[in-house]
Amino acid sequence: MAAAAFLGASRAAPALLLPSRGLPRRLLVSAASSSSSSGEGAGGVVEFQGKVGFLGLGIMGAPMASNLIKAGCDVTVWNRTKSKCDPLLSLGAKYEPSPAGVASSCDVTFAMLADPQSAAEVACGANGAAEGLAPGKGYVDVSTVDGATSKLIGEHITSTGASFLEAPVSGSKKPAEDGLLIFLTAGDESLYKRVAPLLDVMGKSRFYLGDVGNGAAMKLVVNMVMGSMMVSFSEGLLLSENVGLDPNTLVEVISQGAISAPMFSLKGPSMVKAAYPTAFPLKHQQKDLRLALALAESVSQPIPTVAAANELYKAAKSLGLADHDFKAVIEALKAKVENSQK
Ligand SMILES: NC(=O)C1=CN([C@@H]2O[C@H](COP(=O)(O)OP(=O)(O)OC[C@H]3O[C@@H](n4cnc5c(N)ncnc54)[C@H](OP(=O)(O)O)[C@@H]3O)[C@@H](O)[C@H]2O)C=CC1
Ligand SMILES: O=CC(=O)O
Repeated sequence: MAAAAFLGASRAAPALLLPSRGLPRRLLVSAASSSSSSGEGAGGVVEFQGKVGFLGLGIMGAPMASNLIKAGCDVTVWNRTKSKCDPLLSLGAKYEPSPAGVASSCDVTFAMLADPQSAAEVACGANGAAEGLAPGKGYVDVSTVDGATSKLIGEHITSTGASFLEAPVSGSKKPAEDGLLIFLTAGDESLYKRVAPLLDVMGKSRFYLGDVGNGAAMKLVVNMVMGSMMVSFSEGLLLSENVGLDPNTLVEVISQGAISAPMFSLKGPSMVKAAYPTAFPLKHQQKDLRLALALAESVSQPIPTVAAANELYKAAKSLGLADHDFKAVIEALKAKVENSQK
């Protein structure tokens, strides 16, 4: 495109313009909510003008980039392991052999990398995105990293004259596939407004949280709650079984009460069967707990439940479960139970 497809319609009928959640969407998005922190969208139609780059095509990056292509965007991709670009190229994406190449050929570049180290390397390292950036361009880092790393990346990016937005996401593989992510953004507000149509293709809501670091902090707080919930749930499943109850019944009981959560209903049945196909890799959940512990330390707040949960994820990693879904943390608990019974 230079511009993504615009399914024109008048401002008089905004309801018709809202994206259909869970269905492939063309790029037609409301702009009026772009400076709001509510995450709700409504208002007039805007069109994204420009080429979009995407760096990092793992579990999350691939479906996010794919949704942009399906929405009509002109997308250029790069991934460290080149073969992961192939499905995107089949959908119509272009390829550049380095992050710098992507950034220089695109107006806005998204990055979805594993951790702080890879996010910094891809943005600021040799042949990194910063080498291809210039005034007028934008860089949006959607990886989950700590605030200090995000600030470092942001400073490097803005020193080129380009603008920077951090925008980690809440939501896993399926929400990424369905375009139902929640964006937790912070940084350059005009870049936020500019990329809002793209965020609305990939997500169901977006929050603008102010200065760089706030999006990262919000994401880490959310994920530390999630990681601890998963450990508590694992303990419950195992205890129910050990006292002679059917853990499937526990999943059903929980689903009907005040502590019902989609995560328990979605992941419980496979945990009972000890099946852990990966949506959110356990190594990334442990990384998030590690970063959340450092965040809490920075304001001298104890988070003892998270600290205990982190130890269990570390134990799971040492059992070889790093690349399994994070629900495999229950295996570390089983190992502890076995050891205590010896
Ligand atoms: N999966 C999930 O449910 C969610 C994940 N997240 C967060 O999103 C980010 C990505 O997650 P996800 O897609 O699951 O992770 P994956 O492990 O599937 O993908 C990681 C990506 O980072 C790349 N990468 C890793 N190390 C380097 C490096 N040194 N240099 C260049 N590229 C590198 C990988 O490249 P290669 O293919 O070559 O290995 C791959 O593209 C993480 O920060 C995670 O915490 C956020 C919300 C949900
Ligand atoms: O970061 C993981 C998620 O499910 O959100």
